Amino acid sequence: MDPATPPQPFAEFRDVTFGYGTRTILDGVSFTVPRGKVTALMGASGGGKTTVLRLIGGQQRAQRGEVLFDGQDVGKFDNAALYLARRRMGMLFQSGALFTDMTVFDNVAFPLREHTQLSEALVRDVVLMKLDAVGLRGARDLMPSEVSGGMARRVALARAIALDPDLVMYDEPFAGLDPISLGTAARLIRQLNDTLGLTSIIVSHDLEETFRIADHVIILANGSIAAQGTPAEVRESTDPLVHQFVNALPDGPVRFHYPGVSIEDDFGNVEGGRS
Ligand SMILES: Nc1ncnc2c1ncn2[C@@H]1O[C@H](COP(=O)(O)OP(=O)(O)OP(=O)(O)O)[C@@H](O)[C@H]1O
Repeated sequence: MDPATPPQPFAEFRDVTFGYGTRTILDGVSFTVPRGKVTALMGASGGGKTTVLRLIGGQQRAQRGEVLFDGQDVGKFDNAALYLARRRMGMLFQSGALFTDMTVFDNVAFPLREHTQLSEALVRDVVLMKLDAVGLRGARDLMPSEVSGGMARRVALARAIALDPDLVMYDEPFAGLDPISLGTAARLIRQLNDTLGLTSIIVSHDLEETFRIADHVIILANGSIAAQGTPAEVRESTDPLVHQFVNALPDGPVRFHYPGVSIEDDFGNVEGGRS
């Protein structure tokens, strides 16, 4: 390949429209997920970030436009193609808790035993390698109830990479973690991306930590892309909505007050305004 030609994006949305029922969630959205990079998908709650992951995973299909996974339109996949594509994706959902009745080892072994014909000796080697990558080889025999929240997240991470995926999607990987565990998880996501040659997508509300490790940031708002670029480019965006978001301002295009009747209608005209 010509070194001047940027590699094909690993995933791409081309003019994608999607809604649940009559409610449009994504309205003509286009963006790229660069190959080999960490992409952060951010935006206000309910903006459709998890829906984007579900469209890439083929759990939902676009109503218009194309969702490309490694150059192929996920919307056109039959079940066999979808199965193969999903084998190339690791997913770590906030709710994707560990199986509580299995050891750490068996949790990581689970996808290998389900989806491969590997012998138990090979399963053991792969599990220990994955646990080593997240620093928990020594915790293999513990039960989930015996590990901290941060460790449990790392076990889930080892499980997400058990099948050597090309793409790992993290939905709120930092939720509920203390600052030290959060920093560890973030660095680990970055490090695994680089050492294993992955492409990573992180949905997160933790702006500082996410901007620190991301190469590419996409901000979704009101069904559209409000900004995309490097963390520095997004920080400098003059779009009022992006400005409100990256500076965590309570009021801006996204209103603090839920729409309703005016304050005068509720309380009458009070001298001196709101007080
Ligand atoms: N299966 C579904 N059926 C109907 N509506 C849904 C479904 N899943 C999600 N929604 C709605 O679609 C909107 C987008 O949801 P989504 O979970 O993608 O947003 P999000 O940006 O990930 O939100 P958050 O940051 O709060 O997790 C929300 O208003 C949600 O209530």
